[in-house]
Amino acid sequence: MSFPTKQQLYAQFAQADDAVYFASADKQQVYFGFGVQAAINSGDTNVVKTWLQSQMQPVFGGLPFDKQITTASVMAGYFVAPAVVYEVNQANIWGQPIVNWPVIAPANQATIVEQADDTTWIERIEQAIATMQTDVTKQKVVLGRQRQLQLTTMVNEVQLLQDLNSQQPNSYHFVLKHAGELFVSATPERLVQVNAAAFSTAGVAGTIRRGKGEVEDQQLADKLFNDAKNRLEHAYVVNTIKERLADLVALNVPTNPTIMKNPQVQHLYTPINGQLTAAVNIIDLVTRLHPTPALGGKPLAWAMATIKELELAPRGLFAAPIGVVLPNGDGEFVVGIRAMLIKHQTAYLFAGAGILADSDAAQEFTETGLKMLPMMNLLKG
Ligand SMILES: C=C(O[C@@H]1C=C(C(=O)O)C=C[C@H]1O)C(=O)O
Repeated sequence: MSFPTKQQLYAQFAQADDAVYFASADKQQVYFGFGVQAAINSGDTNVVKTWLQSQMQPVFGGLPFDKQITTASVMAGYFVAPAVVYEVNQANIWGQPIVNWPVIAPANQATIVEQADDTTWIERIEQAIATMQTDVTKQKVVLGRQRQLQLTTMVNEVQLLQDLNSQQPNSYHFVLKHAGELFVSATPERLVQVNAAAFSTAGVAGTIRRGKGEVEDQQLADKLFNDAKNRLEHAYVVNTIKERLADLVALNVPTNPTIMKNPQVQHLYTPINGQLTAAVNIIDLVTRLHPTPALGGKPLAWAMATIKELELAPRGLFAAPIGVVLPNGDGEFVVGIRAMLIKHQTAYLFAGAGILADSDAAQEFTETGLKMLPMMNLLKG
């Protein structure tokens, strides 16, 4: 039996009620899953961990950012063991292979008819800045905003998967479809990868826009690299990762960050890897790391309370651990940023920015706008 083409996989994704697509940033790991062999709708880490241990094939999904959402939604935490999984590069198939692949007639691309932004975001960010200016123990909080879009029709998922690959080639891709909801992320940020005893994570924090040409792009990268505020917010992430893993992992941490470039923004980036010194489950590592100060803040309890107080709606899978767990316990989780949730003809886009005492709220607003562009561009076609 021949392995399906990308077009067949995309068409099956569009046709299926339950489907998942996960690709690593380097596209060495690319999975498509269809149907449901088993699934769990839970945001409880222990429940999910036990459930995962009984699965015999790759499992995909996410734990929510926090426990605010309790209604039945993928945003409350959802994992699926698909009825069939196709691992594209290795041509592996788990489960019952599909015999009749759909051929989907080209459909119209949905267009955006209405857009509602969070108009009081800057005011609320200024409250957090004022708190940090008066209390130096409050160091960083990542605050998110949402944008709601009305579309003319349902999204064309074949087009969406194609565009995700052509427009965001260097990001991780995660697309999860269940019960009429579609969660999409083109994230640059790994939370944890486990491959036998080898362990990798990354600090991704500190952002500047891309330049209009090579010269300006390099000037902006240099500016980011030398900017005290961005270096500090980055250091909080790297140092917290080191602290949280100190007893588990022999870590290799570069002294200085490098620059990671995505089509819309560039980030300070510190890849961190090492060897696990104790036998630990990938979910335990997720629990230790999530949320790093790249998505939460410092100190953590204050940041989580501030996020809950100042953001208008719960995050769900936005900024949350999403990924794949393999039957041997290896796997990879990334953080669900550069993301959106689509329900029928409504799309909810999410973006956040690290706020420090010396942040400029208007500049952070602009930054979150840039971070919404990957999803905006998918919807614009
Ligand atoms: C929160 C987001 O991104 C995070 C915040 C960053 C920053 O403030 O510099 C950079 C990368 C991410 O860790 C997002 O994209 O929504």
